[in-house]
Amino acid sequence: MSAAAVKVSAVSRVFRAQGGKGSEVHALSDVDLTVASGEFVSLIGPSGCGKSTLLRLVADLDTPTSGSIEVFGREARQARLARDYGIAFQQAGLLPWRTVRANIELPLALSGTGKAGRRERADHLLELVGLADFADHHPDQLSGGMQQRVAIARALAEEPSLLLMDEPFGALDEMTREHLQTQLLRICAETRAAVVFVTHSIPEAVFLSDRVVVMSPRPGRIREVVEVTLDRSAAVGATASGPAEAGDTGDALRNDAAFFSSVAAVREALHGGAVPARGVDLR
Ligand SMILES: Nc1ncnc2c1ncn2[C@@H]1O[C@H](COP(=O)(O)OP(=O)(O)OP(=O)(O)O)[C@@H](O)[C@H]1O
Repeated sequence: MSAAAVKVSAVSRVFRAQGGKGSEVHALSDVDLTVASGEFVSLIGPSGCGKSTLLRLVADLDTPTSGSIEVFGREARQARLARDYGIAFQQAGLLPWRTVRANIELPLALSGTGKAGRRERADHLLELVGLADFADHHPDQLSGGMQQRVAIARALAEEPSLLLMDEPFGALDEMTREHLQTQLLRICAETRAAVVFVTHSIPEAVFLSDRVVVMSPRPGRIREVVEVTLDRSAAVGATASGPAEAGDTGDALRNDAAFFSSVAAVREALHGGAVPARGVDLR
C-alpha cells in the first residue's frame, strides 16, 4: 500500500520568548493526523488554535518541538527538497518583477520543463483561474484576489500530489471564491491530489472536504474530526466556466440537505456546547 500523503505523529510545537525567558505558547500539543493519498482535509478552528502552525510544519517551514511528520513516507524536509507538494498561503508571495505568466511558470522552469511545455501549462492554468487576459501584467497591476489566483495557479503548476493551502480564498469575493472552490474540487478529482486546507469558513470546509478537522486553542489540539460524505460528482463533472458565470457551478451541492447537515455537524463540533468560537465564519 502506498504511504499516506501526510502523517503527523504526536506533534507539539512550543514557541518560547527570545532568550528562553517569559511565557511559552503551546501552539500545538500532541497532534496526530493522517491524510490519505487523494484525500481532502480541512483544518478549522478559532484564531490561534494552531492551524497555520500545523500547515507550516508539514511544509517544513518550521520544526516541531516534539513528534514527527512524514509526507509520502519521507521526512518533511526531504519532501520539501523533492518538491512533493504545492503551496498557496494567505499572502500570494508573487515575484513583483515577473509577469503573471512568468510567476506561474517559475516552478516549471526550476524543475527543467521546456519553454513550450511551460507555456502550454501556464495557458491552461491562466484559463482555469480566469486570468488569461492578464498573462503579461505584473502583480502590482492586479487586485489582491487576482494575485491570490495567480498564486493558486502557480501551486498547481507541477500537478503536485499534495497541496498545502492556508486560507487561499480568504481575500476573494464570494462568487470568485465559490468558482475556485468548484475548480479546486475538479482539479483534485483530475489529479487525485491530497489537500490540507486551512479555512475559517464552515461551508467552504464542508463543500471541499472528505474530513473536517476541528481544532481548539491553548493548547492547540484536534477537538473532533467530522467526516463529510457528499455526492460531488455533478460539481466535479460540470463544465469549466469563468468567474462571472460561477453562480451555477456547485450550487446544487451547496443547496443539498446533506450539505446543510454537515455544516451543522461542524458548527456543533466547533461550539462544543460553549459560546461560538471567535474568528470563525459561522454562516
Ligand atoms: N513564530 C511564532 N512565534 C511565537 N508564537 C507564535 C509563532 N507563530 C505562531 N505563534 C502562536 O501560536 C499560536 C497558533 O498560531 P497559528 O498562526 O498557528 O494559529 P491559527 O489557528 O492559524 O490562527 P488564525 O486563524 O488567526 O490564522 C498563536 O497563539 C500564535 O500567537
